[in-house]
Amino acid sequence: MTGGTDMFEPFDPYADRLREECGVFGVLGHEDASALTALGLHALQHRGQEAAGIVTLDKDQFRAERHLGLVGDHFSNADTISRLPGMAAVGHVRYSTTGEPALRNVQPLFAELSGGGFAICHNGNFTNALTLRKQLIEDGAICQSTSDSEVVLQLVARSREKKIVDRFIDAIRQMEGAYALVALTNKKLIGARDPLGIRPLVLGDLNGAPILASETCALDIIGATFIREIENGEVIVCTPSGIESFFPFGRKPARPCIFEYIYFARPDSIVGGRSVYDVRREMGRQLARESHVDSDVIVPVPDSGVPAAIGYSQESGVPFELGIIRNHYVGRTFIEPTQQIRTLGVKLKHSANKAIIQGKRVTLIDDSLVRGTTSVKIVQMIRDAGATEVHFRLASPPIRFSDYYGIDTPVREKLLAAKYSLEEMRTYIGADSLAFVSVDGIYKAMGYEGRDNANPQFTDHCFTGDYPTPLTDLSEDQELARTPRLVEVR
Ligand SMILES: O=P(O)(O)OC[C@H]1O[C@H](OP(=O)(O)OP(=O)(O)O)[C@H](O)[C@@H]1O
Ligand SMILES: NC(=O)CC[C@H](N)C(=O)O
Ligand SMILES: [Mg+2]
Repeated sequence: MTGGTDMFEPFDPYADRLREECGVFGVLGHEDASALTALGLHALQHRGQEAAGIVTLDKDQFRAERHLGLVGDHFSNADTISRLPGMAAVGHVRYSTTGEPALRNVQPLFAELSGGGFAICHNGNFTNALTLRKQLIEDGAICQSTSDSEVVLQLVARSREKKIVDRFIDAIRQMEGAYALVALTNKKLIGARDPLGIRPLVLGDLNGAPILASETCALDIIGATFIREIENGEVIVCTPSGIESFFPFGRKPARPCIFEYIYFARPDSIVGGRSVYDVRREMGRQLARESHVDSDVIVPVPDSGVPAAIGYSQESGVPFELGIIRNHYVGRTFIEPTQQIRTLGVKLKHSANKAIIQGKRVTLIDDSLVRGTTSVKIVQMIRDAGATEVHFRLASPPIRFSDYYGIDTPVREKLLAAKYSLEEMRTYIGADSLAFVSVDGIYKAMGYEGRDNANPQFTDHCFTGDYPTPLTDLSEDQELARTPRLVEVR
C-alpha cells in the first residue's frame, strides 16, 4: 500500500506543522545572572528555535543581546556572557506566533519608561493584541515590532497607575489569551500567568536567588531547587527583600494546556505536579487499551513519540524496538537546498533501522498527527525497509482545531483531521490501520475518570474546539495588521 496523497492534494514535504512555543527565564540577585540565563534557555531550547535573547541589569544599567538562531550559537561563549554583567537577567527563546521571525520581534522586548527600564519576555499568544495594537497606533503609539507581546509594554507605558507593579497589572488586565510573562525592572523580577494558567511558569531558588522559568528542566540544569508553580492568574514580584504575590483576577479554576503534556514540555520536566514522561507513557498505555492491533514490534517515531511507545509496549506486551533512528544533527529548521534534495524528505531526520523492520508487522507510535507530513513519509519508509504490515497509533486525539495560545499550528484547513475522516486519513498516510487515543483517554492517562465536560480540567481546544477565552482578533479583519510594513534585510 502506498501513501494516498495524490487522492487529495499534492504532497508538500515542507508543510508546516505543529511548532514549538517559547521559553522564558529570569533570575534576580546572582552574580552569574547572564550565564545562568543562557543555561536555562539552553534547557528550554525545545520550546523555540527561531531566536534567543538576554537582558541583564547591572546596577541601573540594562544590557541587551538578541539574536536569530539557537542559544548555543550565540550565548555559549565567555565573551558574550562578559558583555552581559549584572545581578539580574531575563531571557527568551522564541518560536513566533504573532509577528514575523525578524530581529525586531526577538525578546526580551525593552522599553524606557518614565520610572526606568522595563524588559519583558512572553510565552503564549494574546488573542486581542492586534485589536489593541490598532487602537494604540491610532492613538499615536509608535510600535517598534509586530509582536503581540509589545502591546503589554505599550500598555504599561501608558498606564496612569504610579507603581510599576500596578502599571503591569493594569496592562495585563486588558489582555486576553495565554501568557507566562517574566519582566525585569530596575529593582524587581516580575512573573505572571494568565487567569487560566494556559502556559506554564515555575518558581525556583538558587542559593537564595529566585528563578522563574517555563519548565523545571531549566531549574535542573543550573542546580536550582523547585519551589512551586506560579498559579493561574498570579502575579509574583521578587525583590531583594522577598517575594510577594497578587491575584488581580480573583481565584478561578485553572485550565492549563494539555498539549504541554502531549508534545511541548521536555519529558524530564514536572508540569502541574506530574512527570511529563510518566504522563506520556500512560497515554501510550491507554492507547494500547483502546486500540491494540496485533504486530511483532512497537516502533516509536522519535523524538516525542518515544515515551508513549514504551507505555504501549508495556501494556500490550509487544516488544519495543528502535526501528527508526533519528539524526540529532538536523535542526527543525534545516533548509534543503534543491528540489532533488527536498524529495529525500524525512530521511534527513529519520531513517529506518532495517535489521529491526524487515519481515515484521510494525506498529508505529507517535504523539500527534498534525498535517500528516511526518506520518506519510515514515509509513513509506517503513514499508521500503521490508515491513509486512504498518499500523499507526497516535497518543493524542485527532487535532481538528487551530491553536491561538502560543502553539503555531497551521490554519484549520491544513489540519489533516479537520479535513478528513479516520478512513481518509488512513488512506492518506498509507497505513494498514490507524487509531487515535480518545479525548477521555488522555484524561484517564492524567489520573481522571474522563473529561469533566462541565468544568474541563485542561484546555484541549485543539481536539474539542472548546476555546476557553475570547478570540477577539479572529472576529475582526486583522489581515492588514498581520502584514509587516518593514522587512528587515539584515
Ligand atoms: O503530522 P505532522 O504535520 O508531520 O506533525 C506531527 C509531527 O510533528 C511533531 O514532531 P516534530 O518533528 O516537530 O518534533 P520531535 O522530533 O520532537 O518529535 C510530532 O511529534 C509529530 O511527529
Ligand atoms: N510561541 C510563543 O510563545 C510566542 C510568543 C509571542 N506571541 C511571539 O510571537 O513572540
Ligand atoms: Mg515528532
